[in-house]
Amino acid sequence: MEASDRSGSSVVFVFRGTFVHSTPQAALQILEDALLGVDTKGKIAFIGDGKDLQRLSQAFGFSPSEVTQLEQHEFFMPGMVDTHIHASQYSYIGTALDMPLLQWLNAYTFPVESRFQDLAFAQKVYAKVVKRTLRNGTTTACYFATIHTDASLLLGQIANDFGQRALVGKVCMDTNSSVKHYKETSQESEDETYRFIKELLNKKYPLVKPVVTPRFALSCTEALLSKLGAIAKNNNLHIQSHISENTEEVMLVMNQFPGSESYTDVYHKCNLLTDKTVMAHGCHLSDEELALFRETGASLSHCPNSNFSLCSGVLNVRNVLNHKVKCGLGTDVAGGYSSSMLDAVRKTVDASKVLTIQNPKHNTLSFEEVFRLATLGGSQALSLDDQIGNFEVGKDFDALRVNVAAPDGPIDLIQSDGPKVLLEKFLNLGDDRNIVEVFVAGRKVVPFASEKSD
Ligand SMILES: Nc1nc2[nH]cnc2c(=O)[nH]1
Ligand SMILES: [Zn+2]
Repeated sequence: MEASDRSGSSVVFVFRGTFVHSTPQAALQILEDALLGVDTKGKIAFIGDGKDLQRLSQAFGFSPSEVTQLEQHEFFMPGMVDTHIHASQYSYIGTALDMPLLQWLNAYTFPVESRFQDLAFAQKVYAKVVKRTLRNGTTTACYFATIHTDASLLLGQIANDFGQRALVGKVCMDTNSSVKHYKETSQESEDETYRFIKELLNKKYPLVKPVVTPRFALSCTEALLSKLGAIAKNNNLHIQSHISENTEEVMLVMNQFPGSESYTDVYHKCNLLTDKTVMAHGCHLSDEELALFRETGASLSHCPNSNFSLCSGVLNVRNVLNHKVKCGLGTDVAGGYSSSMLDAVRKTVDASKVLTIQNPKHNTLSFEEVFRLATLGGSQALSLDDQIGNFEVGKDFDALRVNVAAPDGPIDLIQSDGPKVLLEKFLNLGDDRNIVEVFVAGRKVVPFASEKSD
């Protein structure tokens, strides 16, 4: 355990108990009877051994009586990172899963998203999705909004108000033949992207940042994709989109962009693959395309609920990891019917087991590896791993206080299980009743401070 002396920054609270997290070297590291202190900036000031209480209390200027002791079946884990979620689609979550992707977009998604020019509707949906995901333990969310700039700004404001860390994208699309009124001209898309970025950055929200968001290659002309690549580059911004989700989409992309060697090449040519890019799905990427992801530093968001629900495909995450491509997990609401990252964890294991059923030589992902994907992996996928993802000194304290034996919770028959078993039970059986507190940048955001308007 490390305990670097950062005297000067005073410690505002200290917890003692079990901490579980991942490192690049270890999918699961368990720190029992650990002491973790958080400073005035919400950063982890120290993490050390409970036995060193006296020394740490002197070095960091806190009184041992102020330490909060976790209960027997409690532990802290890093907050979960949802690397791909459509906030606007929360309005119809849990429905409309009877079609493949492109038909689903035309029949359900575009008509609903077009309603977000109505700010009252946007306010209602966005407050619900931010609150629900926070309660479910999503401390960081990478959101798609819609093409509407003001509603997208509103999503940023709501995330800031509730204290969620978020990347927010105003969706760009200058091509849409099915729902004619739900698209922009290329000029509008460029101008409104500039306005969105400028106005969101001007708010100076500490945890909410803009992300350049071409919907996907089929919704954008090459000229728009190139413009967006340039905007991201000139302003050092994150980029998000979709790639290679289902085979019909891949075929149409190759028809629409005949000058490109692959779907990945379409984005690469437009400077959209950077080390701040996250692409959702990638179920049908070739090894050559994965090599291009690795070269550019772009990452993948694995969204297994959506991939099953829309019958899109099964991403081979093991192959992605073998190619050393950064990978996180996403709910992809509402293609995915659950807003919970715990569901994304379970479906990731299921998807890996499907591959093992098809090929017994497939090296199934372990629950520890999937735990890492949901936390540290997500932070890496969003290039935020210098700030969040695990309990390293100097990172922000984004954390879930989990009580596996929460009264009226979903988990029975817990006896003297060790922390590894408690984590496994929580990941497989737990829900928001087990997440008793959520911290983002050292601030307790769940339970909610007050019932804000929703
Ligand atoms: N799952 C999913 N895939 C997409 N590809 C383009 N748009 C979307 C979307 O909204 N959801
Ligand atoms: Zn999506």
